[in-house]
Amino acid sequence: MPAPLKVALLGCGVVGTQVARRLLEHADELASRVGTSLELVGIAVRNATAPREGITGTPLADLLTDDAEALVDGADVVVEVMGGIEPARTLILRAIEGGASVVTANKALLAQDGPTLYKAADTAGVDLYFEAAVAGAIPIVRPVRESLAGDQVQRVLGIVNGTTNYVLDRMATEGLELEQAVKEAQALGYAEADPTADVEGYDAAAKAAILASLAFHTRVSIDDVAREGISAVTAADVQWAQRTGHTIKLLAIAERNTSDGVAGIQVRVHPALVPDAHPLAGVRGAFNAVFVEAEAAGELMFYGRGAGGAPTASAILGDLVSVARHRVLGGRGPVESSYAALPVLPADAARTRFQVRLDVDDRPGVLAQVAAALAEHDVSIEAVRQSADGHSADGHSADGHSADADRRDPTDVARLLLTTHAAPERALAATVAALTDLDVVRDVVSVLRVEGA
Ligand SMILES: NC(=O)C1=CN([C@@H]2O[C@H](COP(=O)(O)OP(=O)(O)OC[C@H]3O[C@@H](n4cnc5c(N)ncnc54)[C@H](OP(=O)(O)O)[C@@H]3O)[C@@H](O)[C@H]2O)C=CC1
Ligand SMILES: N[C@@H](CC=O)C(=O)O
Repeated sequence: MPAPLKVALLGCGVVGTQVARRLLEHADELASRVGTSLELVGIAVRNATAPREGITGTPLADLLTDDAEALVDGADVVVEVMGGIEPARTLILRAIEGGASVVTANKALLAQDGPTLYKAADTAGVDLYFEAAVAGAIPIVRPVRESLAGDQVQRVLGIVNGTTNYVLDRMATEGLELEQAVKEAQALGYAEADPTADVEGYDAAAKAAILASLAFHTRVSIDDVAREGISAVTAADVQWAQRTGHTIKLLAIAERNTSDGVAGIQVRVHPALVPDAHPLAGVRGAFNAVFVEAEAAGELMFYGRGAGGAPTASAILGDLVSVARHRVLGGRGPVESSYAALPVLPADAARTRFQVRLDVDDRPGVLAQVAAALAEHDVSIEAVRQSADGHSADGHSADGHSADADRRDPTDVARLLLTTHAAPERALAATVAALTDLDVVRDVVSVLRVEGA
């Protein structure tokens, strides 16, 4: 058997702990799959003396160090699960320049500075693998990067953030407030170190950028992704969605499109109403699902656990076995395209259907004024629902306000629920502004995109 491969682990948090434990517990099986043993030579953390669940009292505790640079030097493979931009970026580049292959789960870094890392790995002739960076345990990077490399991907549509899917699910099924559900997601190890990255859509935007780069063989950074998180989604939005046969999901969408005659791609992340009959509506808890539409393959769907220590460790260990095999047997994994073939187009040209909830004066002619305001921006109405006083048939306020509070002004308010035909994103923004200016409109309560119909 060839000499053991020295594996350096950077980070021992939610994910790193699971990677370390599995390297220890399944050492013999992993060795037989790779063709040599994987020797974990150290685990870099910020505080090497702090007690750690699952580590303290095991042989792994002796491997903890706060000297990440020394650990990287001399390693054959570096597994980076510390997260953040620095020092992860410097340590990965140091590892690559020293001839080590790298496995990382760091979507934030890849989405910000992936090309620098890809180029360094290419120049050094080593592997850079990152299956865990998108959708946790789900094999999606490899299928898009390798299996579909001969096809023309048209669209990628998915739920790629476990935390927000868990939060929206808990809001819909248990009536939890957003903040409470986020705390649960943190306790379960789904959320990023700063959960704002999840809630505000940055994590999903990073994954969308990585997927779009791979699917369309171009360069997409997180700054190219139009992003809106779920912090503005209210319990009332969730209830209204349910009443109209929808589920609210945070979606990542990357698609080929044309804007002003220029062919390119659009990449966006936003909450959307998904019809209950659509498979994405049934994706519960911290699960993720990604639809890929390709010219020859047609529709493909990938589904599984998108977050959490053990599922993410599965993807990392799969990558580790692959890069280790290359070191034993020779060969290398795929190298990313070094050119930008397709430009990223402005996302405000994307066409989407919208559902708009409005509080309006409850008198004749109002709907005509609203329709005229929409028509001025070439937006047409597909469907209208109306309820008087902003209350549902059961007498409760649509927004969960007490009926008594709303009765202070009971006589002349109606709630309109409009669904538009597909319209350019930029037209909708202008339309909402026009609606807000109408005297008969009391409030534009919410605007949500409708996807997957
Ligand atoms: N959690 C999940 O479900 C998933 C996470 N990921 C990604 O995996 C990575 C790790 O996530 P997760 O395990 O949740 O993060 P945690 O915050 O739980 O763990 C981070 C670990 O890295 C160590 N660390 C952080 N900064 C430094 C530093 N400057 N020097 C040395 N050690 C450092 C921490 O040390 P210490 O313990 O001493 O603080 C800790 O052990 C991130 O990139 C994340 O985006 C990807 C998919 C899913
Ligand atoms: N915070 C992320 C973790 C996995 O990438 C998520 O919730 O999906």
